[in-house]
Amino acid sequence: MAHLAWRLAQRWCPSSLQVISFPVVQLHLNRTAMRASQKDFENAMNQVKLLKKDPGNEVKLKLYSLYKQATEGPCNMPKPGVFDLINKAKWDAWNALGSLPKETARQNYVDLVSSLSSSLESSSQVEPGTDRKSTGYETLMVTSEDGITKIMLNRPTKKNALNVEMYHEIMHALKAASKDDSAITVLTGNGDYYSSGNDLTNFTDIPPGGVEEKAKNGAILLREFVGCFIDFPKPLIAVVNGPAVGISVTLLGLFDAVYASDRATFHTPFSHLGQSPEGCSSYTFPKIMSPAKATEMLVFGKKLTAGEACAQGLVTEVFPDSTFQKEVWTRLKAFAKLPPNAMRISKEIIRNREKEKLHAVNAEECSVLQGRWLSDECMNAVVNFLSRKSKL
Ligand SMILES: CCCCCCCCCCC/C=C/C(=O)SCCNC(=O)CCNC(=O)[C@H](O)C(C)(C)COP(=O)(O)OP(=O)(O)OC[C@H]1O[C@@H](n2cnc3c(N)ncnc32)[C@H](O)[C@@H]1OP(=O)(O)O
Repeated sequence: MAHLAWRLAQRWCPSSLQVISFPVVQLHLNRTAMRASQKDFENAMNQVKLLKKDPGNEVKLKLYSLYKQATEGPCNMPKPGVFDLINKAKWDAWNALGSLPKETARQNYVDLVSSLSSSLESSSQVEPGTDRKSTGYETLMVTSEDGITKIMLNRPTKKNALNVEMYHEIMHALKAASKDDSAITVLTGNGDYYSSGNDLTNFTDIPPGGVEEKAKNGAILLREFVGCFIDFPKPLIAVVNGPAVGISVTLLGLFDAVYASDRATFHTPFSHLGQSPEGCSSYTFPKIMSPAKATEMLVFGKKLTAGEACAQGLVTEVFPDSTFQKEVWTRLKAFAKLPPNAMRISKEIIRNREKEKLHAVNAEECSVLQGRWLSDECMNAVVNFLSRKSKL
């Protein structure tokens, strides 16, 4: 399935362009004259359609705004409403160009396309093999060996952000792992991040029922998703290979052990995003680290290093990044040789008396969050990220 951002970008591309074939090299020659002709401009528009790789939202907004400025001049559209996320991001980008002359916008557009044509054709953003589908999953790599089922988040170019498909696939993989013959289950990330949390583009695909329906469905999905972690019957281990954000952090309170690279950080910027805690963290974090420390993380968005998270009890042990994988997997393979039924029963006795409480907490958190998703605070934060005005 094509990624949403790319689909959005295609919507942003001007639709009435003529297709004129024009070699890239000629664009480079024309750039030296520093005055793009109408023909250069049309060829650049055509070149955009031929790009093989998604250039990213920021670039796509830039292309859109320069195109509009070059063809229509300064922004002349009424400002879209705050819930109209896509049009608002486009409006912001165009409006930001102010009174830039049409000719300059045209030149900038041609230059930008020219630079994209050369950089995106020659460099691959994806590490070799990282897009490999191991078991029919689009967003995960799931393997089972040595008594360990490993569920690896596999959107490294998006810092393993959780899109809706990934939420569903993780639930599916957990259900399968709970029934397979492995002794333990591991969640980890591919690439430099463990996970950047909820994919903020999840907020953009508004159904006919509007944002209220979207928020309601989001809350149902989240409740079911977190429920799978609460009910998971075997030892569940997080191998936190790099920075973790949002829901990928809060869920750690439901894991049985958390091993982290010293490169990992733990960040829950819910207030910054106009949101509120989930993953049962409003209950597990105060118990794990004290109410005040939990408040620093969940309310004030304090980012912890791996060492700090270990000192607070959220992380079980920290390893130097250089030996992280080797040390952790040696240890996990030894754990996986222990009698599986004994491990399962011991987990049950540690966790079961809390289960009902955790499900109740989960339901309450999802209901509160459903309301937050409809707030201006949340909408503005999402728009700011999508239009690249802010990052964590
Ligand atoms: C009503 C709707 C309901 C929907 C369904 C909801 C389901 C349950 C929701 C559960 C609630 C969860 C809450 C959270 O998890 S809150 C945390 C959300 N995460 C963030 O705010 C992180 C945002 N990302 C960043 O700030 C930075 O990307 C980051 C610091 C993580 C990395 O910065 P860096 O400069 O190193 O890298 P880039 O920004 O260039 O990132 C590379 C590409 O990856 C894309 N990316 C990264 N993270 C996300 C993300 N969380 N959402 C969407 N996209 C993400 C980034 O855009 C880059 O993409 P491009 O190359 O295309 O530009």
